[in-house]
Amino acid sequence: MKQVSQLQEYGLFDARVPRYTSYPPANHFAAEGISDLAQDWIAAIPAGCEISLYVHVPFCRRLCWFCACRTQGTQSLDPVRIYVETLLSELRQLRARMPEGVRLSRLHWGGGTPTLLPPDLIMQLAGAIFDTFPLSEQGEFSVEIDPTEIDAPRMAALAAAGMNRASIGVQDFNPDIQAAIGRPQSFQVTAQAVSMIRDHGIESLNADILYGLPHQDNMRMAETVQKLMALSPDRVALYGYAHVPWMSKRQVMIPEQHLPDPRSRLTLFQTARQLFLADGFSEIGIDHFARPNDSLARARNLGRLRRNFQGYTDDRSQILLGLGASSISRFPQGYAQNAPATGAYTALVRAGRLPSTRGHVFSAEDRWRGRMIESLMCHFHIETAEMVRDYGISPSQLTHLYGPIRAKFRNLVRVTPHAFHITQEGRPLTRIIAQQFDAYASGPNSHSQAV
Ligand SMILES: C=Cc1c2[nH]c(c1C)Cc1[nH]c(c(CCC(=O)O)c1C)Cc1[nH]c(c(C)c1CCC(=O)O)Cc1[nH]c(c(C)c1C=C)C2
Ligand SMILES: C[C@H]1O[C@@H](n2cnc3c(N)ncnc32)[C@H](O)[C@@H]1O
Ligand code: MET
Ligand code: SF4
Repeated sequence: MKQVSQLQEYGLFDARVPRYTSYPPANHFAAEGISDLAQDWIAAIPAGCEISLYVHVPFCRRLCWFCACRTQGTQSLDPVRIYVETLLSELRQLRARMPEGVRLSRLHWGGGTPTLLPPDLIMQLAGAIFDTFPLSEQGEFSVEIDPTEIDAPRMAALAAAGMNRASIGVQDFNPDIQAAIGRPQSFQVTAQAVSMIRDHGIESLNADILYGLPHQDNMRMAETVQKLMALSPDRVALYGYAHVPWMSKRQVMIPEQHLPDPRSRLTLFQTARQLFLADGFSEIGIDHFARPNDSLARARNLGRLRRNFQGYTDDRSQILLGLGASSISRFPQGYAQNAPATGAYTALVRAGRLPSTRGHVFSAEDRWRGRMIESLMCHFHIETAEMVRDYGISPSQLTHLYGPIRAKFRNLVRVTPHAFHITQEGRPLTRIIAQQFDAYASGPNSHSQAV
């Protein structure tokens, strides 16, 4: 209880803070000249290098009420076919602007629901991507799979196309909670999807679950975690439900009076966390768990964990290209985000233009602040030697920067000559402590709750 009141004192239960999947966060992107800049950045990609590619599929047959992802409902495949044509066209235009010999270290299909694509579109899209950018030898091709939106032919097509990692959306197994969030999905349907994935020899399976949903209590949380562990995922993402109805209109369907309060959210997270740790999972960053031999756990142990728009990754590419509506690309020079609305995105691609409409050019300060925030989100510390070596920051500048933060957060952080640490007790405050390093954070904002 002492810990809870201390966390309250630091604003854990009322803070709204970014999730820091980028720095600056995407709401600070601006439109100024981004299309020309992105063009230069694409042309400057070194020949023969390895990059990552994210492909966004912004369609779902059902729209779950809790969901804050950029997606639209459709009952017909017509818009999906048109969209895939547009993706292929964007891909050709990218290729024409890029140097030779670029390969993919990672290909990720997300959404929305990529498994909405019928087998012929899966093969066509994957074929075109790999013809353009071959997957490197150790390359990973991962797909977000909705267990209610997959069948044997689509799974076979994904496997034949080269998918070697899968991620399933579970959210929660309790039928009352599923009813309250507009996402019915029986345990049997999820289990069937998992066996299909395993039958195809997919070596790595991730599952997403949420804490902070309406009607959730510790008992139900524990049941969901136990059911999930029975399916033996290699990784689990345990996200805090972000209730942002001003951003995601369908969330007005969520019964707010049944949402757990912030203190309950903390115990829900801790309940799930204890069970994962007891089962032998390693804790990865603020909201992931992985089997100790999983590559994410190994990357964490080697200090090589990174944070990008998909959350945590062990990918070491310097360049992440985002294909499709609303996708964000990261270049060594800055970020570029495609037009968020499918219509606007399609119109730009058809006009032969790069569809980026917003972005951000890194300043020298953005780079070191961004690295500090990433390091805190991944490893809960900032290494002095790295900041001196890679960013030319002097130890006395660091002392100056850390001083007020240490004074404010006392025992929740620790400063030594070698590093700035967030202590174990301070971990629930990681996003809030990271925000101390964010030069763009000021005034009221529209981010989700910190816990
Ligand atoms: C794949 C699903 C999700 C992605 N982001 C979210 C989900 C569920 C949730 C989310 N992302 C943002 C917020 C708002 C506030 C916050 O918690 O910080 C929420 C609830 C931030 C965000 N993500 C994107 C934008 C443009 C913003 C707003 C600016 C910001 O706060 O950083 C873009 C974006 N996020 C996701 C995708 C797929 C995507 C665009 C391609 C993932
Ligand atoms: C891609 C993953 O994003 C998560 N997701 C979708 N909507 C939200 C939200 N409002 N808050 C937190 N996580 C969310 C789901 O767990 C999904 O599986
Ligand atoms: N749409 C899929 C699902 O809900 C993938 C996760 S949500 C983007 O299961
Ligand atoms: S959770 Fe997945 S299936 Fe549900 S609306 Fe969001 S993207 Fe679509």
